[in-house]
Amino acid sequence: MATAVPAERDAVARAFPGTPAEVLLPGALLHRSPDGPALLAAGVGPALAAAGVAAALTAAALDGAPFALVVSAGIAGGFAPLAPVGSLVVADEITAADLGAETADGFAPVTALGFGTVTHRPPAALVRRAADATGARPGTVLTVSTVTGTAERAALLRARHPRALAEAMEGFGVAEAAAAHGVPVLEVRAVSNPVGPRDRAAWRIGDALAALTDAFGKLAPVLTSWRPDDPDAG
Ligand SMILES: O=C(O)c1cccc(C(=O)CC[C@H]2O[C@@H](n3cnc4c(=O)[nH]cnc43)[C@H](O)[C@@H]2O)c1
Repeated sequence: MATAVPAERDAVARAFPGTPAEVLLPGALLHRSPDGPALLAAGVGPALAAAGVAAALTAAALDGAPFALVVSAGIAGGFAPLAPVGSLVVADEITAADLGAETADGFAPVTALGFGTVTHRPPAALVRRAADATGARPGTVLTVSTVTGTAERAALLRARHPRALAEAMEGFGVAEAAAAHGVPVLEVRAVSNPVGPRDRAAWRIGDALAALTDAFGKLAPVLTSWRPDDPDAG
């Protein structure tokens, strides 16, 4: 489970019993709950997220105990009206919104330039189960390197990504690392602020962290019972 900052990691950890133990790996500090997941606060942004998750996945694989699933979790900006502050979203698409090139005809994603990918899709059945268990709304979660701060940018992102519910800064990095290891990914976000004009006073980080704890309490049985080879895992 990867978050950006320790406050998000600890909010997730509160959903699991027991005190997590610290495990220091080359390139990643994991918090391992006794019967819960391994938690990593990898830092803000897709690069740190990818680096930390890749380090944790590599260490687990070399140890002969590979992870079966990687979850990107944390707070996010929500696009009105479908993802209000305090609500939960689960990504059925994890999309890098600003990975590409500006051209005379507008933004071109890296895929249009002949490189890589801009979208990862978590297993549909797992998204469904996560949404059913938590009440999270399923949809696209964008990964951005720059937090949106104007109504114009918010409108442009929504025009480019009509299914976008939220934006955050790590999901695509987590998903790239997971994909490199052939491990499925999930992204769950609690909305702390609206995507739009910058207004730090409107951020509800405490409420979003509490929603994250509540969500992971409900998600725990879904995550522990989920197997990639389930007939319904799709
Ligand atoms: O003061 C600002 O406007 C500002 C600029 C850059 C970063 C921040 C953060 O607080 C870090 C964002 C952190 O939380 C996630 N997050 C939460 N809301 C949003 C959002 O509206 N857009 C993008 N990311 C968001 C993100 O995943 C980071 O980990 C504040």
